[in-house]
Amino acid sequence: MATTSSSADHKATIIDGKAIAQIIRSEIASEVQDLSKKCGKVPGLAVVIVGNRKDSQSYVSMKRKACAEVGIKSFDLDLPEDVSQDEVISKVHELNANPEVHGILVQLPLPKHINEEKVLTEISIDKDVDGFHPLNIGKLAMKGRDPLFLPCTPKGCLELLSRSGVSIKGKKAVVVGRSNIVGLPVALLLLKEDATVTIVHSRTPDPEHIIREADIIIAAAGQPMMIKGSWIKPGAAVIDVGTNAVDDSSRKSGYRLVGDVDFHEGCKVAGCITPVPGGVGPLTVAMLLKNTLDGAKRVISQTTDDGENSHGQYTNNDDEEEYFYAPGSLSKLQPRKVVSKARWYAKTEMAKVTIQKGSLWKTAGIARSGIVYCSIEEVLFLAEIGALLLLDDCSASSSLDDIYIQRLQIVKAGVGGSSLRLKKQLKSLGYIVRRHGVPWSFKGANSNESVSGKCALESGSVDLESENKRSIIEMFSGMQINEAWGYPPSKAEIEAPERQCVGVPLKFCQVEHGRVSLFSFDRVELPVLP
Ligand SMILES: Nc1nc2c(c(=O)[nH]1)N[C@@H](CN(C=O)c1ccc(C(=O)N[C@@H](CCC(=O)O)C(=O)O)cc1)CN2
Repeated sequence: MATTSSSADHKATIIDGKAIAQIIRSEIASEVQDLSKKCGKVPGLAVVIVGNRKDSQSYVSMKRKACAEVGIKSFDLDLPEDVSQDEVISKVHELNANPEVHGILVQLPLPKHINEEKVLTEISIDKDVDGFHPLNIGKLAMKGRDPLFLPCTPKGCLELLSRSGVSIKGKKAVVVGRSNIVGLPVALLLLKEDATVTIVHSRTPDPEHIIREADIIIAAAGQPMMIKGSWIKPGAAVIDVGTNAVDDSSRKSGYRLVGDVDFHEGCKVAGCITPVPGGVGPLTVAMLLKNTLDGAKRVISQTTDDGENSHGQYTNNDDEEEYFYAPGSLSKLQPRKVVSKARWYAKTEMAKVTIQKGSLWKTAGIARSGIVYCSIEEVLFLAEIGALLLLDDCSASSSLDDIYIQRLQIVKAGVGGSSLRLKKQLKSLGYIVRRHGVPWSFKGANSNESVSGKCALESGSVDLESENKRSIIEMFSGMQINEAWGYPPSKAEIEAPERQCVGVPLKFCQVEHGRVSLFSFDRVELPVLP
């Protein structure tokens, strides 16, 4: 996705926004197709334009074309330049009420006689795919709050950084410009990602000096080629949001587009840099499609989850809990009266519990910002005993086989190289992540008791390296703990300790992500995997 300039002077990696956006668009297209196949629903985006601004018309037509390409249904509303503010607002209300519309965007800028803030505030926050509603921006500005949607261009800037391997945490980021559409939200977003953020604007003295300190520069000032090569710290990541038309008599159109950064000079100094055109612009459109798809998925799952209210809050009913655990038949789903529900959350490779029933949640899962997440192992265990339903995008419950397949995919992905991603995700969930592949063992605790394995990750709340190691062994003193298997264990690997146990119920102890899961079996019946 990134090409390095071949000339000796041009060292920066050029971030190809067009190619990255195309990948994202094809990912979205296949998700839209899946959604339509599984749920018979198609995401819908209303694209509203007021007046005849040439640039706005061109952006709107790009958005409508992109919708068609990925299978999103676009609802086109072209209003005349002299339309009244009330009329625009009443159209927005109609779109808010239309269940086929999952996202509404009003192209900006609006004509002078229309108050932008008043119109944007009327868009339902559930459909605010531009992320400009004051509530969404407010949440973006607050610690520990997550907006329903992020503004498209800022989200695109971060997507470009992450897909180019640029980490943000702890970096010095300078945002040039403080607009509501880009400068301000991108600064907030970088702050959420733990950068140290400075905003440089038209009244900042000596901007050059501040910009030169930055590891990451987001240029969104709307000033053609304002940032010179000498303003850039060698190796910095430069994301140029500017799209400025400058006269160019050599072009048929009479103009060409340039960014806020002098690209030619920037290439000589920066570590990586986006071009204009072909950098951030295509990501703006791709993120709009992504927001629309996410909005549609959210609505579809909310309307099909029974028991879950429209805000995705949880119900808990301890009194009704009934155990239908039938020893000896663990591989079969055990019906229970009280079943919790969860959804797979690909971002963290964990299931997000949407309905908690019973007291099992006092010990199961991990809570982060009031939401309980379960590892695939816990999902599998709870699904096996009939205490949890894992729902897919259409709220259909996944079969045990599906969950096993999901687990295998995760295991494979971990081995195949996405472990770094997993590590990052676990870190974001609050785990303390240790070095990979460092085995730990309890040599000498008891000749019969040795635990070893590839415990690479450690939970913040369970310090497996200290006295807890010993106490786990002591707690299960009657238990024989064997070498950990690779995942998943084969039938033969389970049968060996099973034979050794001669009638004593077998305990399967799994150490993963620094969490110890203990499963007790009378008899092991491995399900036949497809
Ligand atoms: N309601 C909104 N209005 C506006 C937004 C927005 O996100 N929501 N952003 C900008 C304009 N914009 C999208 O609307 C936008 C700008 C640029 C591009 C883009 O792809 N640019 C291309 C060059 C295109 C050309 O040649 O003219 C590029 O940079 O490669 C897409 C969308 C203001 N209004």
